[in-house]
Amino acid sequence: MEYKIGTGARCAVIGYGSWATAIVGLLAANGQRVGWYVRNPEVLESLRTEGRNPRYLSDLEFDRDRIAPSDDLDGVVHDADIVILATPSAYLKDFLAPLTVPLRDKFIVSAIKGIVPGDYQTVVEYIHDHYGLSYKQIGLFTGPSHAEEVSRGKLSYLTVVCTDPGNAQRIGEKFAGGNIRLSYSTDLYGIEYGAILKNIYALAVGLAVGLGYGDNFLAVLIANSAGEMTRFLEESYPDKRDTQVSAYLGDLLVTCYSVYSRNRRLGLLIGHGCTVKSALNEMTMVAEGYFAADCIRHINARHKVDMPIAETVYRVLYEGAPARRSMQELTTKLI
Ligand SMILES: NC(=O)C1=CN([C@@H]2O[C@H](COP(=O)(O)OP(=O)(O)OC[C@H]3O[C@@H](n4cnc5c(N)ncnc54)[C@H](OP(=O)(O)O)[C@@H]3O)[C@@H](O)[C@H]2O)C=CC1
Ligand SMILES: O=C(CO)COP(=O)(O)O
Repeated sequence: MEYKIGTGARCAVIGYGSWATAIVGLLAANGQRVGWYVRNPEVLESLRTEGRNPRYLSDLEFDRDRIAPSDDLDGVVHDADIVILATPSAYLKDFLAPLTVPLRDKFIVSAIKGIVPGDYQTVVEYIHDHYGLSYKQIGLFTGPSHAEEVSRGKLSYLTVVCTDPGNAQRIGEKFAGGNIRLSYSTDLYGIEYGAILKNIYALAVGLAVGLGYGDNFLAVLIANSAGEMTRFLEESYPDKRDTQVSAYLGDLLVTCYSVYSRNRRLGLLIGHGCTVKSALNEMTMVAEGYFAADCIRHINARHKVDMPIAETVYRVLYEGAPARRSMQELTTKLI
């Protein structure tokens, strides 16, 4: 089914973590009134009375006339044309469980960088299969984009991905302005999987830093990660794509070196000697790479791509392989 987003399309955001909050900030700054599904009563109350999310990016103050926070998922979705999903992938099904309003006349944008656990599907694949939506009415909002920087107005280049470039432009217009620059792509498969894989590689980098490896080795690890990502995309879904651009390589780089990266931090804690369980307990935000390491291994059983870095992360996280020895073994497989 063809789907054309209209000029006056209304947006709604599902989720109230840091990325959802930053996204609402961008949309609201562009003068739009944004529907916002917030199921946490404390967050909802604070948004309504003070215009702030007390749990995530609490410095960001919203113009209350431009946000419509609500715990009525059906109402929020009903009133929107573009529904932006911004929950961690692990909780997406849980967030969408109360939905009874059909999605067939909506355009869904995933801002999520993860796989739906249990289903072993990306968010795009999951929405397509479970809600019967055409790939023509599903898009991505992605790129190197730590919420902390986006919300503080730091220059950021983001990418909108849709099979129809006209729809991508319409979505992009909602975010453009200020310090946001936009790129466009039609590579739904490659950009979504690339964003999932980079979380696993950032975890590997965190591990290496925690174990005491230096910048020379980190450069090798990241270069090999970029190669592994490209290999996975080319072998699992060949297409004409340039994985050197920001939505693939840029996102890998920022997640590997940024102090804001949750995936890098999880790896760092384990590299410093925490058990996986205690490192996960220590995290105050979600590291998607933890779930992705298991899901990608499952998916790659089909494709059989050589992925030594993702495999190392999997063994450390899920099989109790010692981090130091695993990283040492990995060093013999890199070029
Ligand atoms: N943060 C960023 O810079 C960016 C994030 N993304 C992607 O956006 C998605 C959302 O991430 P982000 O906003 O950062 O996540 P956060 O860690 O900031 O927020 C987590 C959200 O998930 C909820 N949550 C946490 N644990 C549970 C649980 N056990 N059950 C149900 N809900 C839970 C939290 O609710 P509560 O507070 O009530 O626990 C909160 O709403 C991810 O896919 C991420 O990769 C993409 C680009 C940038
Ligand atoms: O996707 C991100 C930056 O582009 C966020 O990465 P982390 O989840 O590791 O913080």
